[in-house]
Amino acid sequence: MSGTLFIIAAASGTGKTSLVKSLVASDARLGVSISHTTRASRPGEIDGVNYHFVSREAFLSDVGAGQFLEHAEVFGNLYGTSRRWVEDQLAQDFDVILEIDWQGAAIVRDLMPQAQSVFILPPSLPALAERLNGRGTDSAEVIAHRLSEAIADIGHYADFDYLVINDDFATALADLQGIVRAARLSNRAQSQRQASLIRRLLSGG
Ligand SMILES: Nc1ncnc2c1ncn2[C@@H]1O[C@H](COP(=O)(O)OP(=O)(O)OP(=O)(O)O)[C@@H](O)[C@H]1O
Ligand SMILES: Nc1nc2c(ncn2[C@@H]2O[C@H](COP(=O)(O)O)[C@@H](O)[C@H]2O)c(=O)[nH]1
Repeated sequence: MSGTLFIIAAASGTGKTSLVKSLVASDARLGVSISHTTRASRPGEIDGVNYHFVSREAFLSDVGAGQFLEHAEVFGNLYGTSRRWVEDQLAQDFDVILEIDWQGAAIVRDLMPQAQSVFILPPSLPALAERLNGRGTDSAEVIAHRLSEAIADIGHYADFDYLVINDDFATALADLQGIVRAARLSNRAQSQRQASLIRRLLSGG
């Protein structure tokens, strides 16, 4: 048996963390991987909840030990997904979301082609800037850096299975819930779980 793996990516500030939080809160079978990062924590972020905040040395040592399913440098910081956590969750039949950038998405897609990937688009670039500024967590310099990468990030949209526009939050959340539901229905393991029902129906019972 195996759960379904979802990859969710977007330009910084699009709203993916907010959407994923609501998605996971609405679905007991869905968990989000907590990445390791060398980025400094933002006010309100908690180690082990938002991220595992680690030093660059510790991160690189974990890379050497093969602990990451994927890792990448994004906006000057290192980010990585714990291989063991993801494999354990999937093996226990839980569905897993990876909220990662397009580089990590490409690596995971190669390793696990059955993963379902979603790219989230902002309604406009001014709205993206407004969201990053409105979040109030990053310096003007960090925001400018992230916005300067936004068009290049968005340019990777075609590598993903689904596109969701995060204009109205509730609509975007409903779209994601629909994608999760559809992926579950087409999951091979799900079909195997239903094998006894299929056998019964085909035998006329
Ligand atoms: N549909 C929406 N309409 C307006 N504001 C939104 C919407 N979705 C999210 N936001 C707001 O935009 C800001 C950025 O959202 P969030 O932190 O979830 O983005 P992100 O894509 O995870 O960014 P990053 O990659 O930088 O972490 C937050 O203040 C959030 O409340
Ligand atoms: N390749 C990976 N990218 C990751 C991972 N965790 C987060 N991210 C991406 O980094 C940027 C910046 O995130 P922020 O929290 O500093 O705003 C964003 O695109 C995330 O999706 C990871 O494990 N691997």
